[in-house]
Amino acid sequence: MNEATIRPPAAAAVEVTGVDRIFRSGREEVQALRGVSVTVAAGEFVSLIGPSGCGKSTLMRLIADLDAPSSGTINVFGKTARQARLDQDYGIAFQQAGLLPWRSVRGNIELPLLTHGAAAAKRRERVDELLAMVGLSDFGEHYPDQLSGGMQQRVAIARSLAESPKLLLMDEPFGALDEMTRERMQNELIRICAETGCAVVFVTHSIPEAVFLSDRVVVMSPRPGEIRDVVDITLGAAVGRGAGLREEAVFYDAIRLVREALHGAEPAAVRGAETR
Ligand SMILES: Nc1ncnc2c1ncn2[C@@H]1O[C@H](COP(=O)(O)OP(=O)(O)OP(=O)(O)O)[C@@H](O)[C@H]1O
Repeated sequence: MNEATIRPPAAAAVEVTGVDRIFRSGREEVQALRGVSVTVAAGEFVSLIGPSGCGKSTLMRLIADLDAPSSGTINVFGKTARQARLDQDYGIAFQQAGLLPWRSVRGNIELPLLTHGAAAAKRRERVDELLAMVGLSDFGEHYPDQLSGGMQQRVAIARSLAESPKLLLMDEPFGALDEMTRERMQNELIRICAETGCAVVFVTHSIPEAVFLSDRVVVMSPRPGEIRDVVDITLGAAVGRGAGLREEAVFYDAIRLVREALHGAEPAAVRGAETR
């Protein structure tokens, strides 16, 4: 083989290997995660689902370098989690919107663009685009405390998308939204991912939401959180990922697979689902 044709494989967006996280306070110990390994390929959409307290947010915080594992390693695009955070390699939209109260909606959304030195005209144009996308065009000059929880969440989502990142870390980003807005945002997210090829790690409590959005759904066990199953969401060539998917039989089949995995019905191999 010609040397020029040998290329190293593209780094995975996220690579979590053998991660434990034990919280200690005094003599109390809480093992939140045990032996978690999961890889998210570049451009792949992976959801984490599992019972309350199983460690989904803990895992997200570790990937975002907001916390450190007790053991195991985490790489983001082949870098340490810390380096990836310093390089701002991803957008984050977490449960709490985390907006800066002293900046307007516009000022919050443009923050990542500002840190990367985008010119004023370019920032204005991009923020207008993002405001329209999340349905907040009339609220650019408002301040976070003048908005509802759902609206604040949409501002946080717009901010996470500002730089069209190659990776989005989203922890229940749509939890506070009404059903109609939630579906619209899901459709938008699918469109954005298709357009930009970004990978997403997405925490949700909703099985239909996980199935609608994901290439794979990682099912976690109750605490200590372990990976119980990984369900491939294969839709078949005839069915595209888009708003119409919610009406398709394959959508309901996939929901059943994830539900069974969550409740531990039958061995994964029987259902053709992947177990890691
Ligand atoms: N800083 C901390 N100190 C001590 N225990 C913690 C800390 N953070 C999380 N935990 C514990 O770790 C476990 C996992 O919490 P985590 O928030 O990751 O769960 P989750 O799956 O995201 O839950 P939910 O679905 O309810 O949001 C819980 O038992 C929680 O109490």
